[in-house]
Amino acid sequence: MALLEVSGLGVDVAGLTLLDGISLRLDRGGSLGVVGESGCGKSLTALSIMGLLPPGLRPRGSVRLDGADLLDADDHALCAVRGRRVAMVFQEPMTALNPVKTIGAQVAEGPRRHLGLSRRAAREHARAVLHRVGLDPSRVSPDQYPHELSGGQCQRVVIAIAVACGPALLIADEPTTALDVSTQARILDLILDLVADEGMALLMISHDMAVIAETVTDMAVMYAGHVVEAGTCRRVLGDPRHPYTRGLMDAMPRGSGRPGEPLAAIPGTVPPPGAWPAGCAFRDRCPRADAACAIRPPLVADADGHAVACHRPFGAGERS
Ligand SMILES: Nc1ncnc2c1ncn2[C@@H]1O[C@H](COP(=O)(O)OP(=O)(O)OP(=O)(O)O)[C@@H](O)[C@H]1O
Repeated sequence: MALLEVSGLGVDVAGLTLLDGISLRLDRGGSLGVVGESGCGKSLTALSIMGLLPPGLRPRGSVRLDGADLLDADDHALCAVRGRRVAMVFQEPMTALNPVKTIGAQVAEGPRRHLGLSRRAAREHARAVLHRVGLDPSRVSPDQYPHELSGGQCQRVVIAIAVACGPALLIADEPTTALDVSTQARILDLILDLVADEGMALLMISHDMAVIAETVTDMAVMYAGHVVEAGTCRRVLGDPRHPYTRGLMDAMPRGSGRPGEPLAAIPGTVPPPGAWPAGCAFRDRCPRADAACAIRPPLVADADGHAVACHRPFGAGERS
């Protein structure tokens, strides 16, 4: 049985569809990336899995963790899973942390609640976890407040809170977007280290293909609330079939580019929910679109599990 099995996940609000037909699978100790431009629905996918959708947003389909459907679960059952079996690292460390509680107290909360530790044992555990995420107690005290720490240190605290109870699944939603470039690589290394050491599964969400390529083995490309291509990173990045995936890859900065040379940006922007064109939602921006694209293409997988939703996909090895 998969650790996480998302099937036909959709999210609606006031008659508007924000996500539709999202299916993802992640095995114990495995890693999966979700990539796409801003507004494609990556965060809503993560929030649906965590049971943390904002009020008014209604999920449908199923999200199974260890076989149990989280979309059916009541608040009590969800609270028992969140933090204990699945935990999330958010984009903005400063807003994810409570400004009026010490960092030690914030890391100790989960172990008190989920592991039944005494106040003192939870404090000791928090100290050890903070050390583990690179906050040496001789330099950063558990008694400090978030505003006394740098952005990178705050993100380490957020990671400490997430891993404090040894979850089976760690969801990282753009964990480095708010950080400066030199800190970004160190935070990604820390996440990969923890995931390997603790045997956690990793769901990495990013708009950045390079982050996905460096951190996970499998990936799903999202566009306008749908998965448009999925498979192993080796297949998807080595032989991208969907014109959107190609566009994202062509837009990646390359070391070999000449200074001043413009990147090949995808023309236009992701249409907001309610303004998706009928048929393939990417067709207004797609260089290969034709009349067939007025009908929504299904996501079809080959024998290797490389799945593409496109009527005019690139052939194997075909150049853009
Ligand atoms: N509470 C809400 N009510 C209505 N629409 C929403 C709500 N939350 C998100 N959306 C819309 O759903 C779409 C997907 O949002 P989501 O935050 O999942 O995108 P994303 O791919 O994670 O982008 P980003 O990287 O910018 O966070 C967006 O168009 C967004 O405006």
